[in-house]
Amino acid sequence: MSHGIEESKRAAAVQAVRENFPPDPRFVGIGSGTTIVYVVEAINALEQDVSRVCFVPTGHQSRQLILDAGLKAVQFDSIPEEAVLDICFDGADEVDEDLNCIKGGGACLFQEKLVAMRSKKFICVADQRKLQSRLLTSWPSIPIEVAPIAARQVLVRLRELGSPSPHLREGHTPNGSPLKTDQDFFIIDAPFPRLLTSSDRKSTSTSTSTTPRHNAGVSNNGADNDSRSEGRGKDGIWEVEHLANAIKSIEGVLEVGIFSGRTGPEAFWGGGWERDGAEGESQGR
Ligand SMILES: O=C[C@H](O)[C@H](O)[C@H](O)COP(=O)(O)O
Repeated sequence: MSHGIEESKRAAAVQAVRENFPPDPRFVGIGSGTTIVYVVEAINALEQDVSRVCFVPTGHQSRQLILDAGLKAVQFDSIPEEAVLDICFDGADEVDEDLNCIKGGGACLFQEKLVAMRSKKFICVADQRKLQSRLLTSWPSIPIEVAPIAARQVLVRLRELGSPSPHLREGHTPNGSPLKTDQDFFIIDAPFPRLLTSSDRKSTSTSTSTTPRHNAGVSNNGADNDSRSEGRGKDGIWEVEHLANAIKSIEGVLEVGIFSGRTGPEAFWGGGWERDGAEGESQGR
């Protein structure tokens, strides 16, 4: 990893924390990965007493990070029933122009989504390499957490959805067994063609143009201007949320590494969150 990229991660983290860390939060979610390390560093550098703040980890690495920084870690399942997190910081593998994210490159996604969905605000901290107009532009596949016993049937279903070569992520152990998550589940990485955004969907259903907005990089095979398909997998072309829902509904899937749509208490209890964002971060997703 080059020095420049690490500096970009640190700069994004410092900006995200400086601009978003609440004055007196009760619960703060801490994601996983390499960028989040700089977020915790930036929180510790704040001129603010954080000794009473409860930091909610999203996995083993995240919990160690919180504890090593001398902060107070509180497990997700010990948060009072009525409480929501004030904010959650996390990284991403890729972010699109609608601020949808791919996550799970480091095999953490289930707990990350639990924590994000329970947070009033989700701040995604990402360096410039991660931002693309569409998901699956630079990052090759969607990480999916699956029950080991169902992995083979999930692979079959993913091929039916149009993934050309879904595969179990290897654990890099001498016996070649698959990688295990914090839940003792497997990760399947499923490549798909570049995903449409919700705005592509709107424009295809209101227009007969054959040119997708910002050139989605998908072939003009009829799916783009067929308002009936709307990114529902016809000819392998998917829109972000349709694909996330289709994968999530496969028996044996615990969670999908697509973070899209609503989050926060309104999402949790059935309302809606507006999206907002700034360079280097996305919020309110
Ligand atoms: O599984 C890992 C998490 O979803 C990470 O937040 C994501 O992979 C981004 O990690 P990094 O900050 O290391 O690029």
